Amino acid sequence: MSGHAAPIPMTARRSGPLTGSAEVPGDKSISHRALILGALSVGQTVVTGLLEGQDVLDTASAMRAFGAEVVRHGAGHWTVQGVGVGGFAEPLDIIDCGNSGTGVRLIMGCMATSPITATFTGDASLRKRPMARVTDPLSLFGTRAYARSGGRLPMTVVGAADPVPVRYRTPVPSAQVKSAVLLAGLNAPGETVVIEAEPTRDHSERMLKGFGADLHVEDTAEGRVITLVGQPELRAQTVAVPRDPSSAAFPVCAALIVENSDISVPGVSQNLTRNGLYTTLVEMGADIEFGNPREEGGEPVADLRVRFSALQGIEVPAHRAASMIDEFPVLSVVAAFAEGTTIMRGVKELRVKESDRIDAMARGLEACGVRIEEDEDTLIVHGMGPGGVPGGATCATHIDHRIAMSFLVLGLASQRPVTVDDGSPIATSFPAFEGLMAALGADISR
Ligand SMILES: O=C(O)C1=C[C@@H](OP(=O)(O)O)[C@@H](O)[C@H](O)C1
Ligand SMILES: C=C(OP(=O)(O)O)C(=O)O
Repeated sequence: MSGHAAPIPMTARRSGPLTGSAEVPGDKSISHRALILGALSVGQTVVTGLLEGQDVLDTASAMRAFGAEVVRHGAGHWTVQGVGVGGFAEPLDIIDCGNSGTGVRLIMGCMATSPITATFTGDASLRKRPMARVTDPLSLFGTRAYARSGGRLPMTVVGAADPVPVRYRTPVPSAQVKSAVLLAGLNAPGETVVIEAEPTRDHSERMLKGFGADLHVEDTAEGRVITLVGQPELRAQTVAVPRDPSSAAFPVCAALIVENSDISVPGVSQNLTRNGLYTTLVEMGADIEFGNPREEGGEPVADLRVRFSALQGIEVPAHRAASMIDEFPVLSVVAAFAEGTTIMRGVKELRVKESDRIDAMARGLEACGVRIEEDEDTLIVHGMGPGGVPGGATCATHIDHRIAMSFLVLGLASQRPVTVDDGSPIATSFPAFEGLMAALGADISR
């Protein structure tokens, strides 16, 4: 939803150790895709563990607007009666994707090769984000887009009546761009090919295969080559959504920096295209056990046990950035409590998320007494050691859930409390955040 409710300031304070079990919600990326692929399938898809954050609820509303029957039966339990590839109806009203880049970009992709027109908008954050990265490749299929200047929302997309398949090399490492092209390719005859220099999250590929698409992936000298044969009949599936490693990052990082903490976080996805934060934390000296590795919902998962740890700053290589792109804000908080310097390279995509996350983290960390350095593509945090961060500031969150949660995690371990000016965006990805953190013993108040 694009209307932004009244801001909700929130304050985090030091408390005793964090203990207990943190059952984080379903994966946001997989939840969007379960609804979208369900809508593009023939038959009834059943989803369990769906993330009921606002981003995903907005995608559910959009799928209804395109003609799918999307029904909630209970917590996380949803069904989608699909219309099949090429079966989308023209929406009668504007599609409002709220705060969600994933929602709007994937939905543009899946309507782009149908002979229908749709107008998209979003909240003040989404209306600032670049959409040409998606509409440029979609134009190769024959799709037309009429945007506000700078390729911003609101935007009207006119689907190609007679689409041609596309071969496209993504110019930025982005699973959203890759996925938009693959979803558009579903309704184009022949082979659509996407080449990505650096692999990004692969949920679309895994799930498209699971729904019966003819798709194969090859790692070559020019990068990862994904080939999809258009106009399949996708078949409805049962999707058990695994828990979100990006949401798990908040209790995990809090436990690492709040003295004497010891928590467990069960069933967290360990997909290699998503687990860069966990690799990085272990390299920093984090005490994390990865127990009971298994497969759930087509994804590798493990039960995590996380204890307060003495951490060392490290250099995070640029090639790892895509596998932890949403976790850099909270990593920069953890880095402030490490000994020594943490250098995060290859992070310029953070500048076009819900906010400019390099700038938002840099300004807030400075306000909390942490020394940082930044350039266009790099963030450097000078660690102050366990207990060494002064805090005592109010940090601006810029309608960005991850910035809000990151500074609240910081306030749980800093010398003085930390306030965020607006915690309401947390509901886009992690509505249970406050309750879950309180159950671990965290002191976060409104
Ligand atoms: O495809 C997805 O589900 C996502 C891809 C990433 O964005 P980019 O593709 O823009 O990097 C990520 O930041 C976002 O939270 C979810
Ligand atoms: C970048 C994010 O999401 P989106 O691009 O879907 O808005 C995020 O959840 O951190």
